Amino acid sequence: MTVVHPNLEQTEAKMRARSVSVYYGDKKAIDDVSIEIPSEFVTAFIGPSGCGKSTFLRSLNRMNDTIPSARVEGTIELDGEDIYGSGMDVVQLRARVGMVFQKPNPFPKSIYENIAYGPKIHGLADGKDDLDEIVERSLQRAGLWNEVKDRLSDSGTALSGGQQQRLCIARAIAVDPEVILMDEPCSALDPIATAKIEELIAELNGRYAIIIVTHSMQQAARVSQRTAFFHLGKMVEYGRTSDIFTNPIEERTKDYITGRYG
Ligand SMILES: Nc1ncnc2c1ncn2[C@@H]1O[C@H](COP(=O)(O)OP(=O)(O)OP(=O)(O)O)[C@@H](O)[C@H]1O
Repeated sequence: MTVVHPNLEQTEAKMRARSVSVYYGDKKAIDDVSIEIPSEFVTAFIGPSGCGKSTFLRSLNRMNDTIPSARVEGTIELDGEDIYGSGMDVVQLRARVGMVFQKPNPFPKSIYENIAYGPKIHGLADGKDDLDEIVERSLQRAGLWNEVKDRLSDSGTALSGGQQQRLCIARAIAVDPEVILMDEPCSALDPIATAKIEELIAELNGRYAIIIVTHSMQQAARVSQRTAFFHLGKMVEYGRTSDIFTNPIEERTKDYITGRYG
């Protein structure tokens, strides 16, 4: 059972997981996790290595479908709709619930094409001018426009690591997502690039529901308003970030945030 902090105010849930377990073959990596993800906050998933944070994150946009041995039990809803239901179009789902990975992974295409690709395949642009506007707006929102506006035809892979990660965030934004999942988005970045991504998360907060997996408790404390602590496949404790870090209820959470393991 997850301990949910009693003073957590009710907010509108963008996503809702109920009794979710995830298996790789016979191995249970996530055990009976239930959580409501609010629409207007950043939620951080923290916990020691191997506790299942990434596995659970990937179940929220069916990224685990790409792993043959992976199996999800329980229900996960987006705006009340079962994302594992037969009516769910997975391509649409992954546009609505975008993802940013640990290692920036721009397409080996131009900066422009990296952003334009999604809106094109999803039919979101009404002609070239509209597409140009989406590209500019997405890069602006991702805080990258000024750095790349004169080199849109350069390859996305020629950018610095931090710029590539902002490009990947711009790419996720371009298809107008409702939720953005970030799996340790700063782990391959230096402190300055990390600070820029954290500033960007603060700017995007409120516009999208954001979930970030992070190994850094400082980062979770800086960027999130809600924190869930995972341990050995279970979600141990969930609450306001300030409460999780200053008034943890469970011993395992206390041990983790005081650095006793992890
Ligand atoms: N593709 C896979 N096939 C089999 N087992 C996997 C796979 N991916 C993850 N696991 C196992 O599932 C468990 C949870 O892994 P997961 O990567 O979700 O944890 P995590 O908390 O995100 O770890 P980290 O912080 O180190 O990234 C681990 O025991 C891991 O070995």
